[in-house]
Amino acid sequence: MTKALKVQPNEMLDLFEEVDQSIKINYYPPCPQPEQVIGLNPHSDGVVLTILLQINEIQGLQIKKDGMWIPINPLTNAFVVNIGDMLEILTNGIYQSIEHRATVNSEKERISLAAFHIPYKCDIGPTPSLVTPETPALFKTISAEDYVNGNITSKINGKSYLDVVRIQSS
Ligand SMILES: O=C(O)CCC(=O)C(=O)O
Ligand SMILES: [Fe+2]
Repeated sequence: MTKALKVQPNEMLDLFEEVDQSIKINYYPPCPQPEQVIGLNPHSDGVVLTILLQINEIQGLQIKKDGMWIPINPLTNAFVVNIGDMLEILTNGIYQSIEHRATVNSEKERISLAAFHIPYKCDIGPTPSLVTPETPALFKTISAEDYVNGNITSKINGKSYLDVVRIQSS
């Protein structure tokens, strides 16, 4: 990633010296009227990267692309890797976090396992070499802890939590 972005490797790698991995297991029971409910509301993950396993290979994960919800069909023995908000901030908007949601199934339960990767004891802001006069900082710098805590306690609403650190263009 640092090669692709042409940034000094240490600029970003130093952040990942101490990374917390937290695991969440999602259980979605079957619902006789799946179109009336949502398993998990649209959101982006407030982390750097999420590695997700659709454990029992029941379809439910959807990503938002060009304003449309696209199903992500489970592949045997494959992980889904989601870009989170912190990577969008670090890359000054070049890599964008993915908005996603989970639907439920009328007959089958669904189980997924998400491993969230969050650097801690550090600040998260656009990496210095990606901020130039042509590409000014799109986001403020915030401590990783404040971003995570604020995100966890805010209402789940698409990618709206990123607005907390977004620098409004005048
Ligand atoms: O169940 C899924 O496939 C998605 C889970 C998810 O997005 C999350 O836990 O943040
Ligand atoms: Fe998620």
